[in-house]
Amino acid sequence: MGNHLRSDASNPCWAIVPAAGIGTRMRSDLPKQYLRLRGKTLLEHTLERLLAIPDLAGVVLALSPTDPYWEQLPLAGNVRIAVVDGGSERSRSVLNALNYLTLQAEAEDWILVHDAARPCITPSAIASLRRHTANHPVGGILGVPVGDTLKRVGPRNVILDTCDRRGLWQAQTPQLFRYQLLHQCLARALGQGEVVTDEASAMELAGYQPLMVEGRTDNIKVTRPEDLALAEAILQRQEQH
Ligand SMILES: Nc1ccn([C@@H]2O[C@H](COP(=O)(O)OP(=O)(O)OP(=O)(O)O)[C@@H](O)[C@H]2O)c(=O)n1
Ligand SMILES: C[C@](O)(CO)[C@H](O)COP(=O)(O)O
Repeated sequence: MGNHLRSDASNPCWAIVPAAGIGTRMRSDLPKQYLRLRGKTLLEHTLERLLAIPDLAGVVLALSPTDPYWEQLPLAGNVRIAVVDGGSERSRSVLNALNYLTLQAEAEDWILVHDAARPCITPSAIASLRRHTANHPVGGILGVPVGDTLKRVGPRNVILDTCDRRGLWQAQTPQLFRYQLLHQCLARALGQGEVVTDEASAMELAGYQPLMVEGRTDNIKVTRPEDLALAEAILQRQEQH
């Protein structure tokens, strides 16, 4: 597996899918990426949408080294998907995938990192991110402006103050950056012991200013039990259009 991940296209796009989490907040017996909606696992929904990207060079999937579920899925036989070991944190799973691509990706190839837990991503949103970043010197991410009033909460759930939400956005994935720059910035941030919850923050720590591209609020990250019914409704509506 993995030796099919060659690409002859100029600056193609590789997808990295961090899928090595255990889904603590989901409180499920199964890691949430293997929960089924509309007859497929979240992971399958996500992978199918990424595999449909026209100039996709391949997918690098980061799984728990002890993941017993992946091999049971039909997609496990897909030669465009290479599997690497995930790490202790999402960022380390992504770094492992970037390390794997050292011999496959060119410096200027695009890397699109997308959470397995975001199965509702649409081709049009992916295309919008790619269109807006095509000539951007750094790259960018999908996100949405914060829609709720934000509170800072202290001990005993006492509200300390209200945050000025002007200019605040919720970051999503996909996050799209050039291979060499992302690899360097993420490796440096983790090497310096920084807490990195998304790829853009590693770029920011290095002094770069990624682009924020407005996406959709229905590109949800399935995190808690109540997210499942919402994701199912979104997927159903997408099937009908
Ligand atoms: N060590 C980790 C932790 C998370 N992820 C992946 O990163 C994505 C976003 O992370 P999150 O929603 O936090 O998933 P979990 O870490 O599984 O959830 P929790 O924090 O509730 O345990 C998920 O697709 C998850 O599988 C990963 O690849 N490696
Ligand atoms: C990458 C991400 O989806 C952007 O919002 C988010 O940071 C992942 O968060 P988590 O802490 O791994 O759930």
